[in-house]
Amino acid sequence: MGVKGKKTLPDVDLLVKTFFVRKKFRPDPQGSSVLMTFFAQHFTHMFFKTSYKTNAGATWSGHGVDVTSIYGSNVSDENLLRSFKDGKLRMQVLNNEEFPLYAKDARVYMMYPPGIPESSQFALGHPFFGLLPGLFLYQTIWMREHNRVCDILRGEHPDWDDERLYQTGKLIILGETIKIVVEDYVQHLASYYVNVAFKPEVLFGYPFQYSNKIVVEFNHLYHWHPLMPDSFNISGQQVEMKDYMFRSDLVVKHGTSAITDSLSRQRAGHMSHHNHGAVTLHVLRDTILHGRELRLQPFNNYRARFNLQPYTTFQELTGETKMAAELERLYGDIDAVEMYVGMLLEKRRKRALFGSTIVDMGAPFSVKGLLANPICSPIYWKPSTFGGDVGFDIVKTATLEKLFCNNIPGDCPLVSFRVPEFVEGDVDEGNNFNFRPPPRDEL
Ligand code: HEM
Repeated sequence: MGVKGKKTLPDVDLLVKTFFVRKKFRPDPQGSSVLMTFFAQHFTHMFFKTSYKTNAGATWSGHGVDVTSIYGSNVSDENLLRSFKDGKLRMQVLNNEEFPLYAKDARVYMMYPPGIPESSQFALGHPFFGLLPGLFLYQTIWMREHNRVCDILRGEHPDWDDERLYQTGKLIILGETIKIVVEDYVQHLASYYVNVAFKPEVLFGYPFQYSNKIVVEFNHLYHWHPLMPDSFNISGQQVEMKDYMFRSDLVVKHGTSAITDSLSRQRAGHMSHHNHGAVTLHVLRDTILHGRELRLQPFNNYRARFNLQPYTTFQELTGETKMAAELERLYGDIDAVEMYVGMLLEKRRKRALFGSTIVDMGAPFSVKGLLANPICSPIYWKPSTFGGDVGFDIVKTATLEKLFCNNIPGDCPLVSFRVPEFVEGDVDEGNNFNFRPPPRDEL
């Protein structure tokens, strides 16, 4: 910065207004569902934890996949969520289903704005997770899974005490998380024709550091707020964002089955320009400003650092001419475009949710973070870590669908990171992002 382009960076509000405000919802051309969106948010908030009050570069993260988003980020919070019986977490029955406790009954630190009724305030693993019912859904399902696993472990080891059951159950949940992230979530994001497999053994015998760091660039590139729609489908009824926020009680009222099914059938937004809904515009603005405060390198420098060809023209970056001309007017030089701005304006890579920079910068951070977890190391990747073959098998066979189906009463709903009606190319990206009519033989 300061070497190429204009002497001052573009006004942030002008950038937001020109390139990012959503005028019309632009659906994800890869058919991602909102169940996937909430998975992304729930999973990544266990390690993206900026201490905004300290500064935009400070973090309270443990720098890896540590399931703190489920159990709480310190022993004191964990203890408040534990029952101290049979290794299980404390749950309550509401509307014939098990849910986390109300915040008033397990006083972990939660961030609820004033005026939220007690019946919508729950005690969750992350202070922010009361924000959206989709996050509450994941928290509920994972807590039920922990307790289900503890029952299995107790059957295998009747002599084990609460502490041993709890800690082993937690390790199994950690293993299941990584398995599901690799084989369901990364598989979905990558859209590879081949199946991605979670096999820690492939690294055994090679020098590899089983430790991880979450860098701030990874955090910024994961600001995927355009994935969020403006309203949410609940069994066919649309609930506006403003009536959905801080409404965990909607999951209790409609039930985990109906909410899971509805989120699986609703299309997420395209992670791109002109697609930030009203409630996340301020986050976008902050992200750009934080990038400046931290003096992040320009977009093209990151491309070079990650062995990608830097763009030579604005048109090459955006794949069109209108925004390219605007960008050129504001930045003056392609090498001056900021990292996050460039990522959102970059043309989409074929069969991908994003442009190539998010994919090629994000993938190595993700793979390292997942495989460098201590449970993947030769010392821990064995049955005894997970309470024997039965526990190890739960980890090795975990899937997103099983996670939900094993923990939702009655028939299993649709559990999918992709909406069922998706067909390749069903969004007309060249024409205002309208859905294309189905091919004639399907009419
Ligand atoms: C309507 C939905 C959402 C709202 C209202 C929301 C709101 C926020 C807010 C208020 C912050 C703190 C930013 C700041 O203070 O500057 C934040 C941070 C963040 N959000 Fe979202 N968010 C939403 C959805 C998502 C989704 C779907 C993702 C995808 C993964 C995501 C990823 C992130 C990340 C990575 C951070 C940084 C967290 C940290 O470092 O502490 N958000 N979001």
